[in-house]
Amino acid sequence: MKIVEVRHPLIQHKLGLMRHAAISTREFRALASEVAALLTYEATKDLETVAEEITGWAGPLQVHRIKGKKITIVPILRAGLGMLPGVLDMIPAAKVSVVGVQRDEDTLQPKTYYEKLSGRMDQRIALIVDPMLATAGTLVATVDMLKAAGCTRIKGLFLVAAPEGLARIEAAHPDIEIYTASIDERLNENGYILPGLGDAGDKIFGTKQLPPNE
Ligand SMILES: O=P(O)(O)OC[C@H]1O[C@H](OP(=O)(O)OP(=O)(O)O)[C@H](O)[C@@H]1O
Ligand SMILES: O=c1cc[nH]c(=O)[nH]1
Ligand SMILES: [Mg+2]
Repeated sequence: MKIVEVRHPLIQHKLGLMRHAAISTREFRALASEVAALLTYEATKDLETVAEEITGWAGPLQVHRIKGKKITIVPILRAGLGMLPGVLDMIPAAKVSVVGVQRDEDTLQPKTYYEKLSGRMDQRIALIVDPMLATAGTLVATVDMLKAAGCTRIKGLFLVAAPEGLARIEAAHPDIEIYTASIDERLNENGYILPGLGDAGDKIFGTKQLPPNE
């Protein structure tokens, strides 16, 4: 299975900023999008191009454009929405297939509650975006859904991935590709990634539950 930990200095720097406990919603959201753009750059490195003749300012010349399969971005609700702007900055013409999968906080089992895919999924490259790949229950459910719709070329972009989740997705769907800014150490007893980022959805949307009177 192709697993790429993208250790570019810009990505490492931005991810380091995201790990600060006291980061604001505004900063976290901006950085999630910026890292997503850089991961997109890496994940699309192998797209095929085709030559075409155009008329340039100084006469005819050959340029290259992306060939064949069109891209659909697949943000997993809700935290995946935090990466969507950065991916769209890189691929403004992409279609977007929104998927809702929620991890049960007690059982850690994924529950699918929404699915609105682009047309002709069999002809598209799917770029799944979600900040966290933890147990991989959410990712396995999403890939199952995309394959059921006919999609055969699937890549996943994550800010942070846990070794346990990578092993699980490799066992279930070895044909997909994973791009992540970091492969972290492990999961804790609650299924959170260590050192990780904490609850990425809460940080992107500012929904952290505070104790009374705080
Ligand atoms: O690999 P897993 O163990 O399945 O966990 C990862 C999932 O958990 C988080 O979402 P969550 O379900 O908390 O929803 P949210 O986006 O609304 O925060 C995260 O964004 C992933 O989707
Ligand atoms: O560490 C984790 C695991 C799942 N979801 C998160 O937001 N963070
Ligand atoms: Mg969450």
